[in-house]
Amino acid sequence: MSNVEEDLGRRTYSSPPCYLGEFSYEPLRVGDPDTVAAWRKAVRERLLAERLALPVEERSIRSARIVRRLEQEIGDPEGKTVGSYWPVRGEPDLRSWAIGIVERGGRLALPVVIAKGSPLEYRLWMPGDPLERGVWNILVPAHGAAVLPDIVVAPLVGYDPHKFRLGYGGGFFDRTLAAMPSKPCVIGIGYGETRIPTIYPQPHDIPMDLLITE
Ligand SMILES: Nc1nc2c(c(=O)[nH]1)N(C=O)[C@@H](CNc1ccc(C(=O)N[C@@H](CCC(=O)O)C(=O)O)cc1)CN2
Ligand SMILES: Nc1ncnc2c1ncn2[C@@H]1O[C@H](COP(=O)(O)OP(=O)(O)OP(=O)(O)O)[C@@H](O)[C@H]1O
Repeated sequence: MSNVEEDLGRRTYSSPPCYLGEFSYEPLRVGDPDTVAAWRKAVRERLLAERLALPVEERSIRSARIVRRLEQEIGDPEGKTVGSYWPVRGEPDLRSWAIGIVERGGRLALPVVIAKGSPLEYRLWMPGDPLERGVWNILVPAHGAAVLPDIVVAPLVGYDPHKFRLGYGGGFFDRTLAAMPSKPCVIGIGYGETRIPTIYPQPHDIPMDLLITE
């Protein structure tokens, strides 16, 4: 609890010397986008360092658990277009599951950064199709057709109890969802301990429909 929160808490039990305690101070604290951006940058760095400190075997055990939960949630992928991701920086590795979607009659798409400040493009991809290195050396389909996924599986750096997602700070997922003509089902994927009390949601932040951790 911060000093401000403690102060306000105490004032509800004794006669307040002024009515400050009756103001909602939360919007004041989070209203400044620069303050929120600086706070997010620091939290991202901490969460990413903790994630990379997890042993590789531990990450793969957790990825397998996440895959089991995804199977339960998504079920039969036939006829569905699923946007997944090529893992980087210790993200849960869902590649075998994603390839299974194609084998079971669904379509798999991967995100491509077209330009900073622009929405992502989801391109169809099947095993064997050429991949090339995009932003941050992430592998992306070299040629696949651009599609609108029915389900977007989005890796996260952190999340809060209201299903808001903290990513790498490019604003790509929020921009992509905002630009889509119809909103897909968005499933956030991450490790349990990256939960934080709030990301201090801003007007552009779009909550996820479902959150899956190990
Ligand atoms: N595996 C995977 N692929 C993915 C994503 C992802 O989260 N995971 N993305 C999900 O969006 C997109 C890539 N996201 C990116 C987000 C930020 C930056 C970036 O350059 N960040 C700046 C900091 C930005 C800032 O703080 O202003 C940097 O690191 O210097 C690059 C790619 C598409 N592909
Ligand atoms: N729909 C949008 N339109 C314009 N700017 C946006 C939009 N969504 C996000 N942004 C901007 O992008 C920047 C980064 O946003 P944010 O901190 O939410 O990124 P993130 O969700 O962590 O990143 P990513 O989705 O790339 O992993 C912010 O400056 C924000 O204003």
